[in-house]
Amino acid sequence: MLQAPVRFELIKRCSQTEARRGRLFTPHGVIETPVFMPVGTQATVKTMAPWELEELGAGIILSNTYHLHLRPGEDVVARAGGLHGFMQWKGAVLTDSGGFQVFSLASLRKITDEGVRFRSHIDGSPRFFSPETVMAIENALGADIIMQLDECPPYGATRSYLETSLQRTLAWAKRCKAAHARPEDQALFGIVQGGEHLDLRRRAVEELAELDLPGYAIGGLSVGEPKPLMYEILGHVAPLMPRDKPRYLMGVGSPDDLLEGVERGVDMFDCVLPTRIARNGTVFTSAGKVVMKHAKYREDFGPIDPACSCRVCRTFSRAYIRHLLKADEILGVRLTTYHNVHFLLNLMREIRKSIEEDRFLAFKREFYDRYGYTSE
Ligand SMILES: CNc1nc2cc3c(=O)[nH]c(N)nc3c(CCN)c2[nH]1
Ligand SMILES: [Zn+2]
Repeated sequence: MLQAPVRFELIKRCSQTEARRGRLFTPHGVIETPVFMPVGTQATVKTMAPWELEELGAGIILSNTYHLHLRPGEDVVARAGGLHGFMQWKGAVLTDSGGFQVFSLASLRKITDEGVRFRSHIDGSPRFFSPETVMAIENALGADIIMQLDECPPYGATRSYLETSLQRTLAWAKRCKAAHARPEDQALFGIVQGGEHLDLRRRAVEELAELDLPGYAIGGLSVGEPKPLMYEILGHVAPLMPRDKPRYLMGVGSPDDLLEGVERGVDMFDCVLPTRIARNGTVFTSAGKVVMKHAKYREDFGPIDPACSCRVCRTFSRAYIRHLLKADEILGVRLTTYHNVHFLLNLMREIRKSIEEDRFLAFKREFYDRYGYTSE
């Protein structure tokens, strides 16, 4: 059996919840879990240089197969030394497989058991993703963790649609495993689908577990469903997943989602939220979100967050950052992004520490009291 490229080690379990503290050994470093993964869709976490991500302690970032296949093309990235060489990023990388992006970005999509036909959102050129073509792209991009091609059904899909879609995604998982050319240095993760039907989710977990993959994701969530429903599904599905393998909740999330996900046994998260809201001037703070362009910060010479230790909060005032944002100065969104990424990475550090000291629930309550439990 090939030495798995990614190995997961459970360090400590919370005595009151499903929360767990782990360690993910990858070819590009050890990732402490639970972990938040900043999203770098087009081989860059928008506005941030790799050394800034490094100084913030980011261990792993995401990139997207769909986008990089369309531009610049996986052949260019491969010749640059894969994503790590192209981006000059020393940490780990995870690539999503493109299924989700095809449905959120491409046009004229047609999905069959064979794969999904679509037209590029950039130039309208006809494209085709199948488990085999996606594995070839992800093998060329060279990420440490690669996702199977899956279908993320829309929220509210009928049960019969969900059943058909799940069968397809499970068949695609097997085809991805068979087509994966670099299992010795790229870990293929399966994706659990099934909507809000726990019997379908259970079937997905059982069939994927038989493939003995190095890790598993929970897909099909954070697609518009009410948060309580997401949390309920999570509460049932995460504990069903192999205990000794990492559990990755795709596309999540805001501070409260991270806490609720950790409580239910999730180890890995990714979300565009911190970088996306930063670009329109909204920042996370320990007392809740702050809209920096608001007039009330015009002469506020304090930091974004007095409780934040990041370099932005130690250097600049809200008044200055508000001015930059109002004046459309690029430094403005760089500073809000830097702070927001620090905020989530720091939250995960505090969560990991609270699990180590077996006081996760107390930490969560303290965080909500200051943050004000609000939906994101
Ligand atoms: C923002 N909400 C969200 N839900 C997702 C579900 C899937 C999902 O079910 N499958 C895949 N492959 N990706 C997903 C993503 C993209 C994660 N970067 C999701 N994002
Ligand atoms: Zn800060």
